[in-house]
Amino acid sequence: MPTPTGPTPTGFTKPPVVVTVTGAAGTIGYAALFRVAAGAMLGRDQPVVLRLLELPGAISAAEGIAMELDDCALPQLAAVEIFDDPRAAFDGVNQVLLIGAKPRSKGMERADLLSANASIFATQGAALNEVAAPDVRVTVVGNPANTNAAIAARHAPDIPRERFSALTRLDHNRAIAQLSHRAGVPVTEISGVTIWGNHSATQYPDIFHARAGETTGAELARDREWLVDDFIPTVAQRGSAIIAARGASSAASAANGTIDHVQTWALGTPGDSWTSAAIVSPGAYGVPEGLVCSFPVRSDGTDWQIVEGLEINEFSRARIDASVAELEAEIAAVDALATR
Ligand SMILES: NC(=O)C1=CN([C@@H]2O[C@H](COP(=O)(O)OP(=O)(O)OC[C@H]3O[C@@H](n4cnc5c(N)ncnc54)[C@H](O)[C@@H]3O)[C@@H](O)[C@H]2O)C=CC1
Ligand SMILES: O=C([O-])CC(=O)C(=O)O
Repeated sequence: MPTPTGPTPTGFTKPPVVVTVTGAAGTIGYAALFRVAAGAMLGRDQPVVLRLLELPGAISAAEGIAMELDDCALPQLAAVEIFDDPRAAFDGVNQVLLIGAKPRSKGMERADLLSANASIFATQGAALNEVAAPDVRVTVVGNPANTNAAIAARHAPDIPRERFSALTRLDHNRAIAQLSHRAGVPVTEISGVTIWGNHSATQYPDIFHARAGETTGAELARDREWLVDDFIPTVAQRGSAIIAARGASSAASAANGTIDHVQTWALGTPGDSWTSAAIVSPGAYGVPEGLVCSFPVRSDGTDWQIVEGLEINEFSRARIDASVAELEAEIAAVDALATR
């Protein structure tokens, strides 16, 4: 049963967007909800109804968060509702953040979470298929994010698969930050970075089309020792470094990446810049059709479009292929789980 915190106020200039956040009482959920409610994701003039989906044991924590949201007196927060049933939480939903899942701990790879988390995304995909709004958009954050998005999309055959995407914006932001340090220019002067492949240690942060102020990424990439031994592993293994340092997986930066991802999807990419998101491959850049793979993308405010025509050199091709091979292995593992 939903637990509204109070009647929905009237008088908004736009109809509210219904946003459901799963794992709302978890660390990423807690870091994301207040910013979503304050308009960082969909705009400061866009009213939102927030639906918090949690496991029964975390409903009390979700109720505490709802009280805190209330206490912010945010002008565009139309209502907060709490659920432990996905079908009810997704009824008529426009934007879904699928965050709720088990995080990895020290020594695990994200793929180790596959069997623990696959059933969550199967159940939630099926529930979305039944009750979500016709314009629903689904962002998968829970790991392994690419394959969980593929699972959710497979269980929602009536929702166009382009409506499912998985988060690699955190990796994209990490790559921008590292490049900014290397080139000594502000992050606002970095463009043309791409994360290819899986949100895992095999991901390939590609700078061959990037710019860092007056310097091109191709020039920076001439220092192969830095590229291979420093930049790529620092970005690709940042999640592990944070777990080692913090004793828990990235939360505030993951929430920030999630908000950036949905903001770009829903409001569009500014200018001719691009970002990275994991979307269902239409067969672009040699990535087999149907895999949820990270690509260079833009959004027109409705759908993602893959940036076409980038030249892929031999160095990049080998790394993209390696990450794609891992995605294929994850899907094969899901198929094996389903037949057990
Ligand atoms: N794609 C990305 O860039 C990133 C993904 N992650 C992943 O995000 C996920 C969540 O991370 P945290 O918030 O740190 O974990 P957490 O353990 O703090 O919170 C997870 C929450 O999900 C809830 N939950 C579990 N199963 C659920 C279900 N079936 N329905 C609704 N809620 C459910 C739990 O009760 C818990 O409150 C993890 O899988 C983590 O690995 C984390 C960082 C970055
Ligand atoms: O590394 C993890 O398990 C959490 C995560 O996905 C990230 O920080 O990129």
